[in-house]
Amino acid sequence: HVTEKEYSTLSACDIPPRDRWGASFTRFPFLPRCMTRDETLMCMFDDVEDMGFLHALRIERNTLARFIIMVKKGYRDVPYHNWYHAFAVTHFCYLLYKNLPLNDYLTEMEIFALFVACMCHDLDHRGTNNSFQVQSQSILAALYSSEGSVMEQHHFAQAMCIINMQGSNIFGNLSSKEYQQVLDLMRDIILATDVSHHLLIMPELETMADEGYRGSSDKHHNLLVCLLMTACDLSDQTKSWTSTKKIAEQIYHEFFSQGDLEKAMGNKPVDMMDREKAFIPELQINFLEHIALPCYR
Ligand SMILES: Cc1nc2ccc(C(=O)NCC(C)C)cc2n2c(-c3cc(OC(C)(C)C)ccc3Cl)nnc12
Ligand SMILES: [Mg+2]
Ligand SMILES: [Zn+2]
Repeated sequence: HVTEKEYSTLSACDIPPRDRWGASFTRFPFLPRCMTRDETLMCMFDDVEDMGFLHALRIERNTLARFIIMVKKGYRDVPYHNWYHAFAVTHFCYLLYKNLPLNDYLTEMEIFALFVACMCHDLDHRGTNNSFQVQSQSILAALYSSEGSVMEQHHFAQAMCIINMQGSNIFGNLSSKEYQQVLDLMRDIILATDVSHHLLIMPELETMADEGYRGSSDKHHNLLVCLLMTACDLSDQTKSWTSTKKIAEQIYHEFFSQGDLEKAMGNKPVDMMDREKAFIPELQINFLEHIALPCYR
């Protein structure tokens, strides 16, 4: 639940968003991770307001406030996949909206679903990946391993829990058709954050990039929102070197902790998760070369 104190800090301020954070706030070099935890809540609120979603989707301010606070509570204190990751990813989505003509390519509903999916896409992450769920026979694997994308199905389920909570359903004033549409979009987008899904669609993304985007194609709309989701998920790699390096350290802190757990369970971790074997510079060059750069290119 949301305490009155939490909620009042969020909806009290009445400075117009543009003036609160300064001009750099809407530019790609902006570092969302330099904000305090309280500021992230207000910033997230301002992003939604500035994109005009409060009016367009008839969202009541206090419903949005409670939704943002519940989403923040839904993240665990793990080295990388914590609230600050969700915040940084979501702010980059706002930057895409402010700096690119997204409306020329996507519907209002797709852009909003992408933004909310960014907020929720790693909810309740435990700092371990899908293969660890199956290996360790976790509860989540028991629930979801038959369909694959174990963690991503859980992130989506957690988002639905928050949406179905009294007072935080930001989709509450949508028509039943729009409601179903936005939930379907969120599910597709959150499931698309599984690395193996991204690897699967990379050839199709390249073909779409070569042939040119067709706004009349539902497939192209789907591919584009998945690509933009990945661009947001990896956006720490687009910032200053100091910030980028610090985030890579957080990621390997998580990876190596998983590797330690796997060794303790008598299983051999992959090199990237084995602190005895991983050579981070080489791993990072490979990741940037084969995943991050193609995405932004
Ligand atoms: C700086 C940085 N290095 C990384 C190095 C390796 C890997 C990794 O998973 N390698 C194994 C694969 C290729 C079989 C991920 C890395 N990574 C991510 C990330 C991205 C994710 O999914 C999308 C966005 C769809 C790619 C999911 C989880 C994570 Cl942690 N975010 N930043 C990073
Ligand atoms: Mg994820
Ligand atoms: Zn993520």
